[in-house]
Amino acid sequence: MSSSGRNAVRAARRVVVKIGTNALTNATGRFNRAHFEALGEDLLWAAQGRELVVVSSGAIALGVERLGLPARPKDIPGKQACAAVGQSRLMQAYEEAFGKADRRVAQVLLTHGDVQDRRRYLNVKHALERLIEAGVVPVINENDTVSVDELKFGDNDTLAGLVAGVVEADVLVVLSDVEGLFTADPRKDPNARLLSQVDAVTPELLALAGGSGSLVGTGGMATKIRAAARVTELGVRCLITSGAVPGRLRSVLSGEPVGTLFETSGSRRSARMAWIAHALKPKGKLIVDPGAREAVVTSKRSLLPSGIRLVEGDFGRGDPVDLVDEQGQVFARGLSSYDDGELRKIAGLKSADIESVLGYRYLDEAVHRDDLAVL
Ligand SMILES: Nc1ncnc2c1ncn2[C@@H]1O[C@H](COP(=O)(O)OP(=O)(O)O)[C@@H](O)[C@H]1O
Ligand SMILES: N[C@@H](CCC(=O)OP(=O)(O)O)C(=O)O
Repeated sequence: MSSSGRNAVRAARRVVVKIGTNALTNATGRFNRAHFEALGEDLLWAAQGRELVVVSSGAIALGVERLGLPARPKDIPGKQACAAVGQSRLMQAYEEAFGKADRRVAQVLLTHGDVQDRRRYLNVKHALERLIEAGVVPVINENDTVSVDELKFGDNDTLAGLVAGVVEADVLVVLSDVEGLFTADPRKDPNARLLSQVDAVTPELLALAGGSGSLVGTGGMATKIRAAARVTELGVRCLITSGAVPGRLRSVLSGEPVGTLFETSGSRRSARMAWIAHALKPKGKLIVDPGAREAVVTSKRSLLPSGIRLVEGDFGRGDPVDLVDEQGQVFARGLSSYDDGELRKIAGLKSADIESVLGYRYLDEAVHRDDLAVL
């Protein structure tokens, strides 16, 4: 195992720590105060000499407890109500933990809509940068009370991955209730083995990951691995480890070989390409022929209307669309140069024919290379 990655983690200046519901609650889903105190000490330690951003789950679980409900509600308004009640308790806990060393925290609640539009994405970035500059620890969560369905990130692993990209962190630490990524779900398989380092996220690796083994967690290991895959592409190392063991965060940030380290990948995406690939939710699909797939994936070319077989969805110019091959596999995401109605008319045609069919022409490309991220 290479130690360079661990050394880089030890040297990290800007760190995003994601704290899952499982790391904050006990087996019955109640807030574990004694445990949180230990975690708070670890976070304070981590914030010394580093720029720290926290992405914290727990609002719904704390709301369930505060409202005295027997279980986590399954309906959306029930979850929204719990999140509203629990979020203020959650912040109170962080205020107290960081207040011990007179450190300031700031509540930042995001919805997916806040990063869908490039201008709003940059607004989020600028606000976070200013907070960090001022020595404040942003404590970020999804705005569960107002975000439903298509507005949702859905789980905080995805949100934390996005935040790590937005603030250009050196490391993303994901604190859960397991020591890291195992060869199988350790709750179910006693022979499961911890993987200390992952150099590339392959489909086989994703297959190791099950959903959440608990009643309170949301994404399980799969969303954590996907988040790791996304951030490592951006040059951000990712570590998954247990938040249930006091001192784990310190060990990780001291470069000790605990948890699972996801190493950065060789090729890096630009911030804009990462935004296209990961921050956007597609509004439509362009099903393309094998030649067009080859041109986009292998030759790194634009998608021309001639390669489009079928257009699905309702989207405008500049909206995100998925590029899908004839087997149904999504292989790229980009911003469409035309709306769906226009693309339906020019699909399969040569660029030279666009003007005679539409009566005008914006670009020769349906999705320009500069607006296209291969996944
Ligand atoms: N291959 C695996 N390695 C480790 N944990 C796994 C794996 N597959 C599934 N899991 C489950 O993922 C859970 C952690 O995810 P989750 O419950 O969403 O927690 P969190 O609240 O920290 O996000 C673990 O408790 C474990 O049961
Ligand atoms: N935003 C939600 C948590 C969503 C989530 O992903 O939870 P988890 O899998 O515990 O990190 C909350 O605060 O309850």
